[in-house]
Amino acid sequence: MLRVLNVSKRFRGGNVLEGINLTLGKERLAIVGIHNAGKSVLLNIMAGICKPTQGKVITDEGELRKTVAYIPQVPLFDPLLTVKDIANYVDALPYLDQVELDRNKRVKDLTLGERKRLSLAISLPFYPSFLLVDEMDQENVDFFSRFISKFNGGVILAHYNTKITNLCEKVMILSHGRITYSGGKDGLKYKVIRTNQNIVKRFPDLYVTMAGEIGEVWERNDQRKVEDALDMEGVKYEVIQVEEDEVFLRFYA
Ligand SMILES: Nc1ncnc2c1ncn2[C@@H]1O[C@H](COP(=O)(O)OP(=O)(O)OP(=O)(O)O)[C@@H](O)[C@H]1O
Repeated sequence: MLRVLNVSKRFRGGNVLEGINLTLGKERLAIVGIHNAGKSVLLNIMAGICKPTQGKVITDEGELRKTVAYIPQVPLFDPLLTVKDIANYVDALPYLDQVELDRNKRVKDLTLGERKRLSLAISLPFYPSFLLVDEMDQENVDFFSRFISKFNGGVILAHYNTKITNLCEKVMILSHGRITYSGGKDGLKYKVIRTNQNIVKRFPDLYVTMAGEIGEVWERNDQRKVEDALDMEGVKYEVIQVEEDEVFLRFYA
């Protein structure tokens, strides 16, 4: 288990993380948040690279930096070294095929996705129990989805939108350094029920908009309060599925 206990982080500019609690077992967690939400700072703290101002990160598996493989948003290596040179420092040569890298390429000729895979390769000799990937770039989606399906540990994938949630069982949304959503993917699946009735006052606990005569209510897919109520009264309506990203941006970002 990797546990983040009441972690806050303050820089000169102010608080960037506020009272974060999370527990990661052998599961896959998507951390979603727009630009500057605090994803990188949180992953840095979880990897033991940066100290929290308050709270702590603990693991049953030993020292943080040895049990967590952290793939930064932009891994930095000496541009003139080759993949083989870098892998050699930590006896990672046997892992280069696994991360699908050409050992003779120089860092300066690697794409960002390849640099991330090199960063992964040099963590593998330490048999990490947790893998934290900061920003799932498009180039690596297929690679990481194959890799994590075989990885016997906990995984966090961070991204600025909800595209990565289909690779994970759990989702956490960060907004201005606070957790605004934590749970399964189903909690982000919504529909809009559209009708030509004035329904603003009918569903005070739900998100309702009126545009002229057209009323729209947002309701989670696994609930049917609105449809049941309208059915009872014989009110006509249509149901429109909402993209997960729209739900994220409207309610949690
Ligand atoms: N070393 C630092 N000193 C001061 N402020 C920092 C430092 N590192 C990060 N921040 C601030 O913390 C906030 C969160 O940054 P962070 O990089 O964690 O966001 P993010 O969610 O990863 O965003 P992005 O998707 O753009 O990478 C930002 O306002 C950033 O400017």
